[in-house]
Amino acid sequence: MFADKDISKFNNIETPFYYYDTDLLQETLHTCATAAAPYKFHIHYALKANFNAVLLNQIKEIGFGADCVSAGEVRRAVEVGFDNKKIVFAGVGKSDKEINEALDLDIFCFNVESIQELAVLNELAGKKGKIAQVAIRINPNVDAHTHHNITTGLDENKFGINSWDLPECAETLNASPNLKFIGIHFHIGSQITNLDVYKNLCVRVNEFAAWFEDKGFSLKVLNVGGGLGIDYYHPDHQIPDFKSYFKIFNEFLTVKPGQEVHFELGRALVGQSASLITRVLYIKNGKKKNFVVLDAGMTELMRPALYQAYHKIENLSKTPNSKLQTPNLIKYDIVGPICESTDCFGKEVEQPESFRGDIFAIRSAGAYGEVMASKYNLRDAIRSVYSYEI
Ligand SMILES: Cc1ncc(COP(=O)(O)O)c(C=O)c1O
Ligand SMILES: N[C@@H](CCCC[NH3+])C(=O)O
Repeated sequence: MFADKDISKFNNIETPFYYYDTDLLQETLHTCATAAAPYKFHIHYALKANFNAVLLNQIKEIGFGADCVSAGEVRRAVEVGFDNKKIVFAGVGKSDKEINEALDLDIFCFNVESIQELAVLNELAGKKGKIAQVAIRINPNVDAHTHHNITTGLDENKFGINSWDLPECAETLNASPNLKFIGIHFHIGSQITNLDVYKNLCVRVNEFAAWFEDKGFSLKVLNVGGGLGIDYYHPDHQIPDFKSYFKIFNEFLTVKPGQEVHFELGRALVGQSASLITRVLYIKNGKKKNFVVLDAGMTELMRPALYQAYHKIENLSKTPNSKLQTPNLIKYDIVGPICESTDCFGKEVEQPESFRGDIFAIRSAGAYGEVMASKYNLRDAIRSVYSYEI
């Protein structure tokens, strides 16, 4: 990301900001599309990972659809120009207002997460004289082997319809004239790095598909969600292994003629394409600890504070790229300016001796970074800079 860049240009830009490498994003999207093509898999980009319009434009151009989790995201996808027939809307708590808006925008499919939601959607679609296409999000009770805060497919999670409720769900579908049942949907969690987990998911999807087919339903769509992780420890030149990922679904999923397999990838597509660029405000050398105080904090990148998530931290002013060489390595707690003790990007992180004014990069921040920023402490809105601008 920074290898062939004159990062001294960052010195003249007000920090903090997200720096997006749009070439890397393009390469990642292309690699994903090429890996999915032989199987004719359909890719929907999960906007929740990042709804920055510059990125969305690139993603739309490659032909992917959009996976949305609020009416705001559906609206954003439509505004950016995603084909509304490629927009899906999931979410455990869709409000009536949101459902109505998505009905008006004639999206491809509602991924429905409860039996009550089916009834509400049927009623609201009926009032508009519309037929809403639905997929049932099923909780498959498959362990994603990821951080417990970002696991979504276990019995204790709030997402999806549980297997023991499927008979009632089938009855409700049969009694809902304003719904067209087109498929089943799953999403077991995020930042999944053990691909074997997806084999287990495929086994469950096959079982659920057989169950619905036995009941006389035909399924056009098998939506297996997203969750493919990225390597936060090696952010350079790391495009996720889309080939191996799709190969698993090709091998383990039973796909009938005419059926479509849909994916909802977020992090894997955008995660490595951004860094949070921030400047050292102060160095505090204590008896027990040395602190680097940055001008970015948990308000700009919440993941470390929220999930104890690891992001690689680099002092760009001291990389081989820079004229300055400081071999002296020191362990720092790298903290932000926010009035919270959890406002910390990393503890005891070894860095070259750092000084006020040094530029730091917090890597792999393209997914769940800018979009999770907050105004806490009445912070300024975070800015974005794109590789084609500098
Ligand atoms: C329903 C659904 N689909 C897709 C995604 C995208 O996940 P990821 O960014 O891990 O690929 C999420 C987020 O976890 C989700 O909840
Ligand atoms: N926001 C999470 C991922 C949640 C994915 C959406 N269910 C993260 O930063 O890793």
